[in-house]
Amino acid sequence: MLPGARMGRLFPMITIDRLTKDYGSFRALDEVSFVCQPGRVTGFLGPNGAGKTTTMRVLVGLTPATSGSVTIGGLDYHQIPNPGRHVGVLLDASAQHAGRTGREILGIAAQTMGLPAARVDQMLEMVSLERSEANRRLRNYSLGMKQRLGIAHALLGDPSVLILDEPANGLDPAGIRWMRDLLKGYADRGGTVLLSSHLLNEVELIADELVLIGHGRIVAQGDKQTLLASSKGAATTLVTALDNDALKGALTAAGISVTAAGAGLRVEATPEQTSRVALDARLVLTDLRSGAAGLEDLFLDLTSDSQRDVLDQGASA
Ligand SMILES: Nc1ncnc2c1ncn2[C@@H]1O[C@H](COP(=O)(O)OP(=O)(O)OP(=O)(O)O)[C@@H](O)[C@H]1O
Repeated sequence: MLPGARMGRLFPMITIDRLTKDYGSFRALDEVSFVCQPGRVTGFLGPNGAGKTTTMRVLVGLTPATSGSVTIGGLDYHQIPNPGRHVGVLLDASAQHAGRTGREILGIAAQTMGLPAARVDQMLEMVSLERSEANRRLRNYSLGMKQRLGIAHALLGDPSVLILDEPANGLDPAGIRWMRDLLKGYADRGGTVLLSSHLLNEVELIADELVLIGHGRIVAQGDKQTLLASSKGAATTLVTALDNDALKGALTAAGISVTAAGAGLRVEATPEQTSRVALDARLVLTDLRSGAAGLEDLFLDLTSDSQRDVLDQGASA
């Protein structure tokens, strides 16, 4: 069943339009615009202090915007009736009452949302919190357990939109894989997911869409495949041949730049172009792969100016 289908009212789309947030004279967000579509996981990436949490806090009405608009299904968060039934939020997994047990925290939320108590057990099972763990007080939870509880809390009301700030934080590798499968399944059923993370490789695996923010400004956004394909290094190839010198000669003769790289060569051409030159020269390749920059390179590339700004500010402070 579609996430949120029982409520069936809110169209699960997040729209952020020229969002600006000033803290005094400091501009934390500068005309930030992007949308999150149903059926897609949107990864929100940026270095520390870039503005991810601030954007999410404005989105769920915890921080007022200075200007611009932020809507979910065309509504301000505060206009959404019984919002937990439409929008699942995990901003700070430690923000719950430390003296309550996990089960109590979910139980109170279920009551507030008008949900049957059985939903609590369902959610605890879904996030693999065992009975003894659910009956422990939050102050005795590990960070990973808090994140699992936070995800259970976000999903409790069967919402059609999920807004998660660093949900993988504190999860072990198995936990990260579990979360990835969970969110992918949720989006595949038509849900909308906005998640922020510093774990670039994780986001590369899970997200369909990417929004990169640096120093309060969006520096790139779009479909993950398109962004990666257009990133620096997309048309380079790492290749190794039985006879690297001969391959280097053939590539150079074809007007393609080549440099030594490890046991092989880095070639300024696509893998297809490279292998065609090798084929024409009747050379045997032992390794051929795209030298396309991963998301990490793209991220560092796109945010280097904003990171330098931050460092410069720190140095002159
Ligand atoms: N209440 C506040 N008062 C003043 N400045 C703030 C406040 N909240 C956030 N900021 C500043 O706004 C900027 C954006 O912070 P934000 O927490 O949104 O970044 P972030 O991308 O979530 O970073 P991180 O990944 O480190 O949490 C930072 O420079 C931060 O210091």
